[in-house]
This record gives sequence, structure tokens and C-alpha cells, in this order.
Amino acid sequence: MECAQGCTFVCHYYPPCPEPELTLGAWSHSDPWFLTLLHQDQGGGLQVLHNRQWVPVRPIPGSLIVNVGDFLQIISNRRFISDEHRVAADSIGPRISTAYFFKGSQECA
Ligand SMILES: O=C(O)CCC(=O)C(=O)O
Ligand SMILES: [Fe+2]
Repeated sequence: MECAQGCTFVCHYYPPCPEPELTLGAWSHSDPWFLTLLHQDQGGGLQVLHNRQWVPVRPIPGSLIVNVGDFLQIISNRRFISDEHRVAADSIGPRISTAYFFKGSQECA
């Protein structure tokens, strides 16, 4: 199970923001690793860049979001594209999300 060696589980806590129009919960980025399994709470907030527009990712109860990472994009020769995403700030909160990063290793490539 070499592929499971480089895994990290993180929990994000976003407190309510008094002026959400001035900032973001998380800045635009793509995940550098292989694959991310993400769970956001029912408040939503995750946005993905699609055709140069930020599109909200609607929370679906009981579902997980799968983000392709940069490493998978590279080793798949861009068959899978890592997505640019960010988190909007919100005055209603807090917001909680959990992410499980599969980092991958040379043995898996
Ligand atoms: O909190 C979220 O929904 C996204 C978190 C995220 O993009 C990350 O941990 O890389
Ligand atoms: Fe991310």
C-alpha cells in the first residue's frame, strides 16, 4: 500500500467574516497532489473556475467532492486536469470542511 503512505487529512474551520465582500475564505489554488476527497458543510462556499467564471459547488448531503491534483494532471499527460478552486467568505458561519489528500508517490506513478 505504498500509495496510502502519502496521505494527509485536514480539517478547515472558517469563522464568520464581518465583511465577506472584502476577502476570501481560501485563495484561488489547485491542489498540488494526486487527488483530494473533500467534504464541505451545508453552507457551501466552495467555488471552481469554469470558463473563466467562478461557479459555486452546491453542497449535496452525503456527497464528497473529488479534486484532481497537479500531480495527477502531470502523470496523466493532462488527460485529467487539476481544477482551480477557492472558498468564498461568508458572514454566516462558521464553515467547516474536511479534506483528505492523496499525495501519491513515485511507486504509484
Ligand atoms: O475548504 C474547502 O472547501 C476547500 C479546501 C481546499 O481547497 C484545500 O484544502 O485544498
Ligand atoms: Fe484545495
